[in-house]
Amino acid sequence: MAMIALKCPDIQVAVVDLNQQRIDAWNSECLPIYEPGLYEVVKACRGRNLIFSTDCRRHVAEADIIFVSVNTPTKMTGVGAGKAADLAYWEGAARMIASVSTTSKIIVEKSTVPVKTAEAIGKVLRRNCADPDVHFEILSNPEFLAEGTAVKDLEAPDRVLIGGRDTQEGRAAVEALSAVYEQWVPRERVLRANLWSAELSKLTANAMLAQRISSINSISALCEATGADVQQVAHALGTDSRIGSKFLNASVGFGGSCFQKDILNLVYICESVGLERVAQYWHSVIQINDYQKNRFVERVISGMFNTVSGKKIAILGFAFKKDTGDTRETPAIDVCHGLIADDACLCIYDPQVSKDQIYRDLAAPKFQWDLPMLPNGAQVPFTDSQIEKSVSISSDPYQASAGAHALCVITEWDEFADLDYERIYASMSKPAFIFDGRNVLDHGRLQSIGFITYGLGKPIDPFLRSQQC
Ligand SMILES: NC(=O)c1ccc[n+]([C@@H]2O[C@H](COP(=O)([O-])OP(=O)(O)OC[C@H]3O[C@@H](n4cnc5c(N)ncnc54)[C@H](O)[C@@H]3O)[C@@H](O)[C@H]2O)c1
Ligand SMILES: O=c1ccn([C@@H]2O[C@H](COP(=O)(O)OP(=O)(O)O[C@H]3O[C@H](CO)[C@@H](O)[C@H](O)[C@H]3O)[C@@H](O)[C@H]2O)c(=O)[nH]1
Repeated sequence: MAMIALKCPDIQVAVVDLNQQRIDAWNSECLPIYEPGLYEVVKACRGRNLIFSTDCRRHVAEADIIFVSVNTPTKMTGVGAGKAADLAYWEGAARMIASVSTTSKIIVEKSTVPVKTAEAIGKVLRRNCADPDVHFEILSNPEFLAEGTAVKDLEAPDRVLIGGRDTQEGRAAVEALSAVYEQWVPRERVLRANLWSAELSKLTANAMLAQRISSINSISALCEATGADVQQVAHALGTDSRIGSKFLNASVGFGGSCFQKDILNLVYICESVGLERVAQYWHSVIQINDYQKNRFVERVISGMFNTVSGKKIAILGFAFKKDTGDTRETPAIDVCHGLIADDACLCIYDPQVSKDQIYRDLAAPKFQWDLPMLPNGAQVPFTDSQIEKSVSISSDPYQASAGAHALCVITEWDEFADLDYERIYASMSKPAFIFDGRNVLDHGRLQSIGFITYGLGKPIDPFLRSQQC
């Protein structure tokens, strides 16, 4: 919405949320999320044609176009728990919109929603609006930005997708929304589709991106078993223009608020329409992701003589990717749980994640359907006191590493490649291990310093090979 305000000075944008704390932060110097370049965009428009408010009813009543961007998390209880999208926030928003509307409006699905949501929302809107002359035209306009690169992605999107009904009102609404984007996005990049195709494209785009990561991660295990190098394999694959080079970085696992949630949603939809085999296919993308996180933990434990009990391990990075402070579904949570279950003492450093957030994430209850298989069969969640006993947080990577037996790189923050590893090595217990869950460090240089190194999908260090159980 800030980008729309920046690019379309003639449009008045009101961002409304029920959460007072978040709105206060959007109105302050300290935005509620860390996103490179976003503060500059907000600052350029705030108070001009961009406002942040909790007065939802007033601004919704006044609006011509409403982008509904509320959360659509995985349902936690009841029918479809653990897979289906929870549309309670969406329904709540739709009921409120209907109750305050006295003029016709275009309702834009910006949240990621199951296919056919527009139909359900249309019914809620129509049945709850007292004025029969008010018309709601629903469009699907899924968001494809990635966190950490949001401003760049919004400024020059690969495409903007707009789904609408093939009726006179539907086509007019699509054109009205397209006109907003065309103020900065070339017209040929604004794709038009029917509502169901647009809704399904979003879920499928995320599923296919995640599938690429699980594919390369599965191959990383095979590389370790055969002496191949996953980065060389990914490079060879990526130079085939049909495959392309993006999203082929082997990692400790994908995280973030979208991939797992959206694939589970896709799986649920497939099951609901009786496509069990298709559901199983997509579910395997998540299963490989869990396997990869688990495999990483097993490598750490087996490499360190089959136990990390009482050993200090520095965790470098907690966010789900670099350039964000977001920790939703970060692989760091499962890796830390796996190491805590083996009685390790963790010291965590992340440049953007607060101490409170890390403790909250590690102590948060997990749902049965979201429990990774811990190598030692340990049960999560852990109690607050277990977490506090096993985990400390540091604001300095050198302090986090001092006295540690091992470093685990979980997030690919640029600064980790530039640390003074001679200094770190000198401060660590020996043998000093580095487990690089992102393959961002120069392993040859680290080995020449004296480290025992492990990179996902890289040829196994002879020292570690001899430790395998
Ligand atoms: N985070 C991303 O990068 C991203 C990218 C593409 C799509 N999406 C999709 O966008 C949606 C939102 O994601 P998010 O990460 O911003 O979620 P979020 O949980 O961070 O934010 C959702 C906000 O909606 C507010 N809200 C809920 N119900 C409301 C109501 N009735 N009226 C007003 N405000 C209400 C909540 O208070 C919250 O602040 C999801 O469907 C997600 O899948 C997210
Ligand atoms: O080669 C890769 C690329 C990514 N990742 C991991 O995959 C996760 C997701 O990364 P990314 O997709 O860059 O970030 P998100 O913000 O989760 O963005 C995804 O989810 C959004 C929400 O739906 C969509 O809008 C975006 O298009 C989609 O990329 C992160 O843990 C990354 O570290 C890898 O492990 N290897």
